[in-house]
Amino acid sequence: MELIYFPVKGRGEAIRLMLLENDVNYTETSCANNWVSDWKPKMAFGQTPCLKDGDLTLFQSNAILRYLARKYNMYGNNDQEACRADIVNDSVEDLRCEYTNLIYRNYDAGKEEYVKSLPSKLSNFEKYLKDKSPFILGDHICFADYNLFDLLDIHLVLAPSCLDSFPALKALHAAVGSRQKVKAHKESDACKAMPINGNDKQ
Ligand SMILES: N[C@@H](CCC(=O)N[C@@H](CS(=O)(=O)O)C(=O)NCC(=O)O)C(=O)O
Repeated sequence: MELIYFPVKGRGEAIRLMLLENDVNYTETSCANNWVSDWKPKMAFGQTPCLKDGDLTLFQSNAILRYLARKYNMYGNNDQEACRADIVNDSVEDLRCEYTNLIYRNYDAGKEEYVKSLPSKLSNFEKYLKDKSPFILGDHICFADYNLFDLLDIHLVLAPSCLDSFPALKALHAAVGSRQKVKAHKESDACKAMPINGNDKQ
């Protein structure tokens, strides 16, 4: 497989974690050089990440996550579990969009207000997840866990105490983060050197 993305964690990190966890032999290509002239026109919707798997070319980060989930049996054991995973993943997307807007459009003026409003947003996840642990589906991991893990991880950089009042979220973050391949990746020099976002904000 080939992941084409910018050299940032961003919307690529959850995809990288799923590829690593499933021992997928993949290469990563940076589209940072000549993005507008060389790469953007090749992207169906003018944006990246893009994942190539043989003859299949995928766009949209959440479509890529769901493709990998179906391919590697990480979409729950039944329709009810798949629906729960979808609900959480779409909620992750909502907060990720708010985060991305802060980072790229309103960081200096908006950070204080964003951090102040964060508990009310995280409490929704906490309430929805607290009856199953440590993962979204209980004792087995699914694609949405990696996306939620990454979302929590980047918010811990922005607001280090943001999970202090949310034991279920703290447990999920620890459960995903302590998995051998995830831990090795997060501790790698390459991961540590990779910025979260494409500007100097985090
Ligand atoms: N809905 C898309 C959004 C993708 C997106 O916003 N990509 C950004 C890069 S990043 O924000 O994910 O890091 C991009 O291609 N930006 C370049 C451009 O829009 O020209 C997805 O989920 O993949």
